This record gives sequence, structure tokens and C-alpha cells, in this order.
Amino acid sequence: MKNFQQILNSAKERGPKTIAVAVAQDLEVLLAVSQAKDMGIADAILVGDAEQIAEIAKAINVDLNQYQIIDIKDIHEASRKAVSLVSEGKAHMVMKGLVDTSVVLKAVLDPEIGLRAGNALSHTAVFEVPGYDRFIFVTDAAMNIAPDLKTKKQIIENAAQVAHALDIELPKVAVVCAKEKVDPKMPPTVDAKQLEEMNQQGEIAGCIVGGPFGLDNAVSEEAAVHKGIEHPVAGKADILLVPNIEAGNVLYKSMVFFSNSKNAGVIVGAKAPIVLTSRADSDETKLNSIALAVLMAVKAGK
Ligand SMILES: CCCC(=O)OP(=O)(O)O
Repeated sequence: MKNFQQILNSAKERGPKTIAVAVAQDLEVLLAVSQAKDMGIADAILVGDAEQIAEIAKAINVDLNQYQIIDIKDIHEASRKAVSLVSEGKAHMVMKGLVDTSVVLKAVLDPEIGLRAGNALSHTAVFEVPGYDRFIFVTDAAMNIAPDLKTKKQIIENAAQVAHALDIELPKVAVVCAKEKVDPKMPPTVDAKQLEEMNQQGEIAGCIVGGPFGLDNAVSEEAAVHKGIEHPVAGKADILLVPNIEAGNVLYKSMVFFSNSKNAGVIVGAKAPIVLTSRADSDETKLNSIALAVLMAVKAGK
């Protein structure tokens, strides 16, 4: 798949799945959920402040009779309830509503009700960028603060899983740093080379990993040629692994606010996909993310 229209079409064919929305009292969230419902992509259980949900739904003409609503005003409790619905098998995926990422993730990671599967959880964002003939994946913009080498390996594997769900069989992963040469004073460049070697030795499968790359020579073949970089990933990267959450979050929000990209985001590595965008993202982004999570759930056989 190469664009969100294809993802939406495919999710329509393979859905619907049920989403448990944590803190659902948000206009963009309710718009996205109702569009997903109308398109046959997903049904939803809305967890949050029922009065506020009703007020917003009225303003945007969303018929709430189609949804189960669970009235919980406290955002921590609402997040825990949404996660429990998935672990109890009553919903297939969680969606972050009007709540801090850290609050939802705390519920997801709770050993009693949580969805942790064993490996690291990580965020993968998918961008459809005008002028590019492929999706660009960015990881991790939302969850892992300063991942070590082992966690970076798992973040790559998680992002590759998202690419596989979109029928990209052997995604090219660029480990993005501030320069394209290994420099012991810049530890992310050392990790990048190690990740490339781990991939060559078969320790990271299902993708081709290269690094270190600068962002320019990861995504632009012209820039790679200009700098004399020859590598199967150079200029052709699908997945951009960034060194830390600051780089990831700034790259994510730069693409959202400075370009005409379309995007989606999910947390991967848990027992079920978690739809996770910025609170400030549009209803279109939230709908794209629901569709992406549906494809992830289908791929995992959920
Ligand atoms: C994927 C971005 C996560 C994020 O930054 O969320 P908020 O903007 O809601 O904090």
C-alpha cells in the first residue's frame, strides 16, 4: 500500500473491529470514530465523561445510540477501563482520546490489566508525504525516551511489523543520526552501525537496516549521491529510526505542521494495537490511525 486511501479501503474490507476509546470527550476523536463506524471500519466503546461526550456529539450531529458509553470522569480510571475492555476481549484495540500519552501508556503497561506482551512497546508513525512514492515511517516519537541498543532493535522490529501489515515485505530501515559517519563521541552513530551489523547477521529480520545516515541521505537519493554514500538503504528508506524521543517528536510534528503530509500512528508490541496520535492531530489523522490499527489487528489474527 502506498497511500491512506488504500489503507482505508483495505480496513473497510477487513473490518469492523471494536475500539475502546480512553477519554472520548474530544471533537476530533468523535468525528473520527463516527466516520470509522459509517465506513464499516470500526465500532467503538466510548469511555469518558458522558455529559461532555453528549455535548460534543450533539454539536457534530453524531448519533450516540450507536455506541456503548461508559461514564468515567477521571482520566486515569477511564484509561484503565479502556485498556481492561481490550484485555477482557470486549474490544480489539485501545484508542487515546483527550489524554496525555503517558496516562494511557501507564494503563497499557499496568501488569494487572495491561497489554504488555514481553518485548518493548514503541510508537510507529506512518506519513504519506507529497512527492514521495512510498510511505515514510517514523519511530519512536511518543514512547521510548532514550532507547538503548536492545530496545532500538525491538523498535525496528515493531516498525517492520507495521510495514508488513501494509504489504511492504522488506522495508528499508535508516538509523538516522546527526551525521553519516561513526563517531565515538556520538553514541547514536555507534548504535547505528551495530544495528546494521545485527541485521546482516540475521539478528534483526524482516527488513534491511543501514546506518548511520543523516536524514537527507536516508530519504533523498540525490543527497546520498551528492555525499558519495552507497548503500541499499541510502535515499530509499521506508522506516526512519531516530535516536531519541525528542528527535522523533520534533520530526513527527514538523511533518504535521510544516508539510501537507497525511499521517497515522500506533503503538506496537503490545497484545493489541493502540491508536495513538497527538491530541492536536486532526480527525483525518485519527481516522487513518484507526484504519491502520484495524489492519494491524487483522494481520495479528485478532
Ligand atoms: C505521536 C505524538 C504523541 C504526542 O506528542 O502527543 P501529544 O501531542 O498529545 O502530547
